[in-house]
Order: sequence, then structure tokens, then C-alpha cells
Amino acid sequence: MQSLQDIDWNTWQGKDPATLTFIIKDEQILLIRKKRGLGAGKINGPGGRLEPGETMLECAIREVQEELCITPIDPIFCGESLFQFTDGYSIHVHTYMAHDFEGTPAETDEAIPLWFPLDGIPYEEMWADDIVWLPEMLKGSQFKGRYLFDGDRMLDHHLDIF
Ligand SMILES: COc1nc(N)nc2c1ncn2[C@H]1C[C@H](O)[C@@H](COP(=O)(O)OP(=O)(O)OP(=O)(O)O)O1
Repeated sequence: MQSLQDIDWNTWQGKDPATLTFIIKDEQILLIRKKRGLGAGKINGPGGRLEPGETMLECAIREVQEELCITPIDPIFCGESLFQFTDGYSIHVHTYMAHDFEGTPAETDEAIPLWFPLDGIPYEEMWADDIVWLPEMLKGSQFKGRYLFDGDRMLDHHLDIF
């Protein structure tokens, strides 16, 4: 498996459905330093895997509550990312954005909250795909991306924006 063409995307289903949520307020974006799980050590948005019986939106809100002790207000769906790893693992990530929240961001055993200016997003400390789609999301586009990873290394990608 070396390129996206090696994958049958018509039948592809991610092993794990998951969410990412980005809070953007006052020209700043709220990110986390992830302390455990897939991508531990990287900077990302708060998020995690869907639990049985919940909707994607419920998952997005719960993960932000668990990781940062705040509740995003009215998150809106922005796009999806289909990640295939060469070891066979796959994850289908649904991404949300909110412009306000209740509470005060706090460090938890899962994450350290970090605010960055929108023109200073630390892509070099994030997953390699983020610089592909996050600027499009910030411009207001919806997106659907497909990515092939070998561990941390992005081998191939394709992004559609709407
Ligand atoms: C491969 O590229 C990725 N890029 C980005 N930006 N985000 C990714 C990528 N792969 C996974 N993610 C995100 C999606 C989820 O938000 C997390 C993974 O979920 P996690 O391991 O944190 O799941 P939890 O259910 O929270 O797990 P625990 O509570 O058991 O730690 O990474």
C-alpha cells in the first residue's frame, strides 16, 4: 500500500469513527497538546473516538468536555478526513468548529490547552495532514480528504473542498 490508488475507497470504512473540534474565538484557535492515545505528543484539536449509541455531534461535545473541561457552543460540521494506515488501522474523523464555549479551558490527564493566533498555527508539531485541510476550514470551506499514512509519515493525500 503506497498510494491512495491502492485502496478501494468505494467500500472503505474506517475501523474507528472519531471527531475533532476546533474552537475559534477572537482570532485565536484553541488546540491541545495530546497526552495519550493516537497522536500523543502532537498538537491537535480536542477529539476522540465515537462511543456506542452517541451521534457524531454528541461525541464532538463530549470529547471537548473530557479533554478541556469546557463545552463548545453550537459546533458546526466542517468536513471529514479518511485516514488509512499501512499497518491496516483506519480512522474516519468528522471535524467540527465552534466560535464560543462555556467554562474555562483546563489541563486534564488527556490534554493541555493551548491558544494560538490564527496566523501562527504550529503545523510543524501537528499531524502532517493538518496543513492540507485546516487552512481550507478556516476559510469557511467544507472538505473531504483521503490520506495514507505509514506511522507518522503521510505517503499520499487528496482533498476535495466544497
Ligand atoms: C492520521 O492523521 C490524523 N490527523 C489529525 N489531525 N487527527 C488525527 C489523525 N489521526 C487521528 N486523529 C485524531 C482523531 C481523534 O480526535 C484522535 C484519536 O482519538 P483518541 O486516541 O484520542 O481516542 P479516545 O477515544 O479519546 O481515546 P482514549 O480516551 O482511550 O485516549 O486523533
